Amino acid sequence: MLSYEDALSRILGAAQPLPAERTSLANAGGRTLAEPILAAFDQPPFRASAMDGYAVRWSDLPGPWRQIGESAAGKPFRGTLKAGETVRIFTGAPVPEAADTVIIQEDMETGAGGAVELHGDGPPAIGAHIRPRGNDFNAGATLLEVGTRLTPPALALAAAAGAAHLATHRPPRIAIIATGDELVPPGTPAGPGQIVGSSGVMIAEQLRRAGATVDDFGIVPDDRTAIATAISKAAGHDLVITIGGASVGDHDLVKDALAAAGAEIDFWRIAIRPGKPLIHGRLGSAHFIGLPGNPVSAFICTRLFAVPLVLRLSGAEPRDHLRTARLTVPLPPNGGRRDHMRAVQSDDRIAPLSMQDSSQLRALTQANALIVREPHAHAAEAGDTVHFIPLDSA
Ligand SMILES: Nc1nc2c(c(=O)[nH]1)N[C@H]1C(S)=C(S)[C@@H](COP(=O)(O)OP(=O)(O)OC[C@H]3O[C@@H](n4cnc5c(N)ncnc54)[C@H](O)[C@@H]3O)O[C@H]1N2
Ligand code: MOO
Repeated sequence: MLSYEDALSRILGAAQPLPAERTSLANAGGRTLAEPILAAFDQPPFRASAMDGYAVRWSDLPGPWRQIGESAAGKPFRGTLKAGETVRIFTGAPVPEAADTVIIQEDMETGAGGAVELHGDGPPAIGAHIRPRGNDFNAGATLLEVGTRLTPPALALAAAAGAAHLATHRPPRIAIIATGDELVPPGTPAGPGQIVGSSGVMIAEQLRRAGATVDDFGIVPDDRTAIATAISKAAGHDLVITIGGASVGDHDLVKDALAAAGAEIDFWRIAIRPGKPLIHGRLGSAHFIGLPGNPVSAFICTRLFAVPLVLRLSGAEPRDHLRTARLTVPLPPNGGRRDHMRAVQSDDRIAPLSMQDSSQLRALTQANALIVREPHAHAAEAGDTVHFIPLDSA
């Protein structure tokens, strides 16, 4: 059976970032940059006050001063300070020429004759409360590199730098097809032998969080022709995902349906637990991933393989950093499959949950980490260091 590493490199090996397109800032969130963002100007574009107070010349301390005007954000004072003069200034306003220090208003009082006088400690140093021009960035600086995922702060930085339309990779469009005679949609009463098809919403949300747009193709019965028809209909997507029907039972028909739909199967079954019956293939230009039916297996295969594929197609470089923590309990030797145990991690401690069956969604919900055990790992003692994958952003 294929190892985790070989399976991942075969899935990613065939994948290229989707073409770039220009998008407004409002639509660019979560996308990945296809061109860098360079600053069109200095930020701030002028020396700006960081506080409400008075702009003065350091050499005039300790005052008093004569107020000659006001500088507010968006309404700068146009003149220059001469000896003994001050300008009332507000946060974000340009600092007038010749002023080199701002004294906060709490430290100033207007005296009887209208003179502004220092009360309190005064400014700590020359330049106090002034943000130099270019304090955040200078014109021409590369602020965001190609391959950067546009988080909320990255969007604000691009906007601040003067970019209104950004070159980003088109997000992958994904079709999800659930298979199984036993499945009913959420909210529908289940008949005898039926259960609610719960995995579709989970997989869709995992993929959306990775940057994809998702079309839910609903539930298809365990019928080769019906599954093949659904797969063919979905083939215009960048990635087609099925859930269930991936194993060896008489009603596990996804591989046959794939062949009937004209797809090429790249691999079937890999040495991981849970998730062994994973299928990977190509359907014309579409990628195909057949997830195992057990919900935890489907979740973990999505996290390990579909999310990195979505990142690659989106133009971002997928990287799964394993982290380390110390076991709270001993673990037996591992078998031949890379194991992914649902666990709770806190600081440098990690505790596997007692429920490790691949149908147990409750345990999956309680877990914030997957302990990764390599094939044939030796038994581990409490206190031993193990690798884990955090699940916070999965
Ligand atoms: N003789 C063998 N039996 C099984 C093997 C094996 O190697 N030999 N592998 C087991 C493993 S491992 C897994 S994982 C499962 C996966 O099988 P399938 O991909 O064929 O999944 P199904 O049989 O269709 O379903 C399994 C289980 O999951 C439920 N299910 C399916 N879809 C959904 C959904 N959308 N939402 C919620 N639950 C779903 C389904 O009702 C079944 O209970 O096979 C083992 N068997
Ligand atoms: O691998 Mo199955 O995915 O053990 O439950």
